[in-house]
Amino acid sequence: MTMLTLPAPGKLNLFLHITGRRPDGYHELQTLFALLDQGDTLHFAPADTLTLECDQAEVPTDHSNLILRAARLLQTHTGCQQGARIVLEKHLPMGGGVGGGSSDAASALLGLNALWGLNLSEDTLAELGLSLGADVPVFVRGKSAWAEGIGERITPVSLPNDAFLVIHPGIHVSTARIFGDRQLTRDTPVSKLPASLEVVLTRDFRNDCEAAAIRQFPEIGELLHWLKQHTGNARMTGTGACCFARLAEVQQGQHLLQQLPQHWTGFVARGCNTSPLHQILGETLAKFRETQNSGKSAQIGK
Ligand SMILES: C[C@@](CO)(OP(=O)(O)O)[C@H](O)COP(=O)(O)OP(=O)(O)OC[C@H]1O[C@@H](n2ccc(N)nc2=O)[C@H](O)[C@@H]1O
Ligand SMILES: Nc1ncnc2c1ncn2[C@@H]1O[C@H](COP(=O)(O)OP(=O)(O)O)[C@@H](O)[C@H]1O
Repeated sequence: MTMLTLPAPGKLNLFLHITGRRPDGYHELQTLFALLDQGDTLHFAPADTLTLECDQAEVPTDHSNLILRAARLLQTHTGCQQGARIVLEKHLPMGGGVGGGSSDAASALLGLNALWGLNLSEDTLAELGLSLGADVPVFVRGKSAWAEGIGERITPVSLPNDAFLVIHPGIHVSTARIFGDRQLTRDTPVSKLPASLEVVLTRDFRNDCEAAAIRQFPEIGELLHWLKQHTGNARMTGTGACCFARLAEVQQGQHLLQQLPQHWTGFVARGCNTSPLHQILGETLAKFRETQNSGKSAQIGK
């Protein structure tokens, strides 16, 4: 049997402005997505039925998991009746604002599209992905990007490959709860894509969800304070709970990880302009098809 292994990278929102609200209640955003070189890993094998396994008990493996929702969506859209055994290695904190669920869904769409020989275009996969979550299209496209709308209007950008320290304060923040905060700033003026993206980490740009998150979860305020004290900069990603700091060098992050207060966990990652998934996708899928056609057993990808 041939097994396909694909990465599902995390992301940071280097800034996040809320510029309005749509009639359906969704918020209009402007954000800069930096894709990361760290994330989850998904393994796919052909099977008669659709199943998901994960080594971590807190990760749901039923149909609430975005991976199985993505798989079902592909089946419904194409009429495909094939199954798959999917194994998730979960590394990204759930509900952390680093996009793990959305990225898992995107890797499932791209992986199963190949495993089942569906030949759907990237445009179709991005459109299907948007119905699963606002952040799925950027992971399907696989480029760090300036995004508008609810995250579906995407302009790829080139970012310096900065290193970041990302810390999770051990609390779960619901995206819907932050967007439902009565005092949330929802009228930040629309910005133009700046010529130098360096400025998005300065005071003119911010994360509009930060104040609401700190009000509802004071530990996020403590985390931002800790990061600022140790690195001179700090910002929340998405609707939290993770916060990040840009580092002068990776070693600084490794050193700080040793000093984390109890209940906080973290990792050091580098921003990358092309997703680790898309960096290997073309070659991996070609090898996968070749091995499948030869009838040999192998594990393809990383
Ligand atoms: C705001 C971001 C920035 O990356 O936050 P994080 O979730 O990553 O923290 C995302 O776009 C979030 O995308 P995603 O996590 O896919 O959200 P969804 O599942 O689509 O939406 C969850 C709920 O949040 C609210 N919601 C979400 C996105 C948006 N632009 N406006 C909203 O009001 C809606 O109430 C929705 O029902
Ligand atoms: N494969 C998955 N990984 C993580 N969370 C998932 C997954 N599938 C469904 N979820 C649900 O989606 C929610 C948001 O997940 P996640 O993408 O990790 O957060 P965020 O959007 O804040 O980065 C989780 O709280 C969880 O209930």
